[in-house]
Amino acid sequence: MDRVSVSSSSSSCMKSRFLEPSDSGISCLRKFSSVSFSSSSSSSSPSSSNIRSPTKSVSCSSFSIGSSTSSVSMGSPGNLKPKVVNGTNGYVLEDVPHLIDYIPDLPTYCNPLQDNPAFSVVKQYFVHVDDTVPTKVVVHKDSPRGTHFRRAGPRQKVYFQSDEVHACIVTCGGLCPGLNTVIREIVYSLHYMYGVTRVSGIDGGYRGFYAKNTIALTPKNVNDIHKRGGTILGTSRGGHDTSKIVDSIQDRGINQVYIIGGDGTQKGASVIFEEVRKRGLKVVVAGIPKTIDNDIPVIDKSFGFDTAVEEAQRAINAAHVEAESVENGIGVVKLMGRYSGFIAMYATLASRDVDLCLIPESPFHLEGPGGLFEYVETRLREMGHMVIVIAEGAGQDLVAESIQSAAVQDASGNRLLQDVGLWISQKIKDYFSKQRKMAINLKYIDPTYMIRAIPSNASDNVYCTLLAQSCVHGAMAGYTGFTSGLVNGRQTYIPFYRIIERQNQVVITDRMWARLLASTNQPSFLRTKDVIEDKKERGPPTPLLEKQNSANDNLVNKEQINDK
Ligand SMILES: Nc1ncnc2c1ncn2[C@@H]1O[C@H](COP(=O)(O)OP(=O)(O)OP(=O)(O)O)[C@@H](O)[C@H]1O
Ligand SMILES: O=P(O)(O)OC[C@H]1O[C@](O)(CO)[C@@H](O)[C@@H]1O
Ligand SMILES: [Mg+2]
Repeated sequence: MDRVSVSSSSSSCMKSRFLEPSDSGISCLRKFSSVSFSSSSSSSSPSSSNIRSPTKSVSCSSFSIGSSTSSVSMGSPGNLKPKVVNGTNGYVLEDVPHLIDYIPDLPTYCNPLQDNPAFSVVKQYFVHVDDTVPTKVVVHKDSPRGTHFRRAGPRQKVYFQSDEVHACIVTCGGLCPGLNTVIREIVYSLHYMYGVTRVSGIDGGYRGFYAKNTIALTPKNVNDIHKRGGTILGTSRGGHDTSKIVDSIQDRGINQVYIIGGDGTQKGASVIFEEVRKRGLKVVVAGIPKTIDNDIPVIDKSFGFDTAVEEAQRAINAAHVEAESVENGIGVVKLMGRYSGFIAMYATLASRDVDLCLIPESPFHLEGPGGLFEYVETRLREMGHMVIVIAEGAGQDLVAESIQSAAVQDASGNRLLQDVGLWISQKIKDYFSKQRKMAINLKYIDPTYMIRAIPSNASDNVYCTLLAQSCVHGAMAGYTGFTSGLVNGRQTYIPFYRIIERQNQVVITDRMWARLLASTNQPSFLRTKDVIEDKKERGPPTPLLEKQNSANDNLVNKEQINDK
């Protein structure tokens, strides 16, 4: 082990059958050839009221890692760098921060779950400290092992006593099915697993921290909120004022902050974490990724996405019924997807009634050979009807060319879009009436808000529950600056910087989009020139492993997500 000092003392925490081989937090580190670890030589000694010393004697002894001149990657405030652990055969752990990275010698306590009848019977319920989850699952025999994230779940030792915790929950950004389920499950997990009774809801997104009163959340008052769409806490865009938010956290004595929201929200969470850390507060900042657009990278998918895709089927079905009931019927359905077309792509693949799916990532053209008009006409002649699904962010450049209007942003700085559904409907009508003198019957359905304002379906409910529980386990274990997320089917803790570094988008030269094209039989609209340029950018297709070997893990992750 490389310059990491560890002090530990024996723990009487666990009954022997729950003891894990190396749950002292030590042995795992010894295995790694180089360890970038957090320094605790912080100059900001924790002086705030959020930092408490143990108030009662505990049966398990505390252990601490750090206090060293390690090859530090995350250390004193202002020196925030990724915490990366390199192992053998190209193994990389992109670890998440921990409170002890900047507050040394924090006491630990036995996890109360060990006495919980539901869990004490489960063998190996506690997660082994060495457990990590690979981002690469398609490998060759000589592939490097690649990037891993810390496996989520309960730890033997926690860094908070039950009566010490004051948690808060905030929801930000647009609505998404499952928000209430996540809120409910955070409250339930804190209460029933960890005996935490003080949970406050922040009213109306980030600005609620400093502009509104909080709402006390109890198992009783959140009991059936999962049956409702929306968020009982309210949400908003804009209004992120880091220092006011952290002042409010400090003033209220909050020490666990659960932040549910999309890419913008996670960026906000990341700066809150940095500020908390700079101030040396014993405050965990944990994110749960929420986005109907599925535009958050690294994770398998975001909660509520399945529900939205399912709900979109109803609109597509209606469009299909309308279209096939008349001569030359065309049904146009606009779905959400500002920058990423995942909802449109999956709704199309699920439905099988869609003949043309248009997404922001795939440019298209209307006129001429290989254009949209030509395809629509062919389809009408062959089938007598057709269904078009269009993501709201698709073709915005074309709309902007024909409708001169200034680019407008919402309060969070997101581009406000023109109604591409209306625009394309009008374009198709004009083409057939003016240029082709052909009668068509077009119906435009806009269910955009309907697919996100509903309660989550069964599978999203399960997913929301696991995300919330994982997040609570991580916070109680002292991890911070992380987002809970599913990676290759496993719950993980992902450092904020990986979640916010880019947006997840459909890669139109990867398998999933090709599958869609094969299913709809629509033109790809890709001109040879675009393919050549894309190939130049991405390099030759064969050396998949070389790409994976390369330092450019972003590209690899992006490909794996799109290439399942
Ligand atoms: N770069 C940033 N730094 C700090 N706060 C941010 C940043 N970007 C966005 N936020 C804040 O995060 C909140 C939500 O952002 P946004 O409206 O973009 O939604 P989102 O979380 O991306 O969700 P979605 O796009 O799925 O609706 C807003 O209150 C906004 O002020
Ligand atoms: O109208 P609002 O609430 O700002 O949200 C619209 C946007 O939010 C999203 O649903 C993302 O949450 C986008 O698909 C959409 O463009
Ligand atoms: Mg967003």
